[in-house]
Amino acid sequence: MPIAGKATLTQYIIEERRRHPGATGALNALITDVSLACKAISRKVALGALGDVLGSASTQNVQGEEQKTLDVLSNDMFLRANEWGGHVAGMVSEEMEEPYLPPQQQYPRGKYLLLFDPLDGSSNIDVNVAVGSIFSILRAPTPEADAKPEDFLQPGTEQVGAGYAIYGPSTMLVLTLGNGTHAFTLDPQLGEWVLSHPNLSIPRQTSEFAINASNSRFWEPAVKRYVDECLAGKEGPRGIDFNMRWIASLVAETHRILMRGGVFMYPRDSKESGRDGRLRLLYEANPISFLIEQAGGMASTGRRRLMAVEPESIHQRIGFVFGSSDEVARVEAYHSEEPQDTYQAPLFGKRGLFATAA
Ligand SMILES: O=P(O)(O)OC[C@H]1O[C@](O)(COP(=O)(O)O)[C@@H](O)[C@@H]1O
Ligand SMILES: [Mg+2]
Ligand SMILES: [Mg+2]
Repeated sequence: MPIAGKATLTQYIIEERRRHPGATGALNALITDVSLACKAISRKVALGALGDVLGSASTQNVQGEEQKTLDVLSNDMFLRANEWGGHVAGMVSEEMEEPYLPPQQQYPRGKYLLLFDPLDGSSNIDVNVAVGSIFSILRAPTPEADAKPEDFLQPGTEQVGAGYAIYGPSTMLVLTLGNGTHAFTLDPQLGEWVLSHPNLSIPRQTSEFAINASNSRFWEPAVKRYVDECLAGKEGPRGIDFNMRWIASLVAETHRILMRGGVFMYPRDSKESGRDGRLRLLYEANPISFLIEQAGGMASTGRRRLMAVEPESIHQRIGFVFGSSDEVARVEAYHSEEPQDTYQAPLFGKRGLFATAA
């Protein structure tokens, strides 16, 4: 029975499957498993201090970042919810150095690869700001066999599905299977995801941008030019006033842009040696790009389509600019106008390994 005339997630994915007569139902089952993990994480996040889950786990992930207790718990929930169904040939997580292969004796191998950031924006957990989980689904090159690390190195254009859950005032799941971007709100009483925002559409134009301005001294000239012009407002070359937001939670920023437009930038910069951006290509930038493009927006490295990038390693980072298409195109245009040699690769930058005293 539809709830208040709206479809549930289960009904939506069954309808989607009808469009693919050869489909076995494995993708639907995988999405159900992912959405179960998200429900479980949502319960933990909602309990906050009462759930004894805040604070640090006193460990570091592969990227040298401090792991929060909830990072570790959420990772475990994703692994447990998605291994038993037998729909994955392997998983990649922000919190694990190597791909995870479910124990062979217990669980069969499936035909999909699941890549995820189990808890995004974790610096916000202790201050009770919206956090989320992000996931990307690829086809396993060798179905029903152990996934190899290189199997995960597919460009974003190969994704069959992507989405995120946001744990905010309400819990929502935002999903694309390549046929539009749709948002489902969790009815906590029924435990059902209800299709509350079908066919999201990002306006082409916006006057709202999001960037961590504390990094401005490390930006490339094109990014600096773009932001300076926004800040100049009505009196500047753009002739309009801009608003600015920075939540420091990629999922929350994406959600705002899907709901009302805007542009988000975490560009390549020269802040840290050997780091080509802050966000991770395979389980942050690619799935968000798929959702944004399916909602009519643009997602870019700052220079070119992000989903066309051929990945080199599973935890690779990348510059990321996405949102309302007119603004993203403008950032790309500013980069293309720059002489090629203006970018100081982090290795040789002011704070880089081989920095020279100026
Ligand atoms: O600390 P900064 O520079 O504001 O960066 C914030 C960014 O880092 C992230 O928190 C990275 O994600 P994780 O919390 O999963 O490591 C993004 O959600 C957010 O956009
Ligand atoms: Mg993240
Ligand atoms: Mg994370």
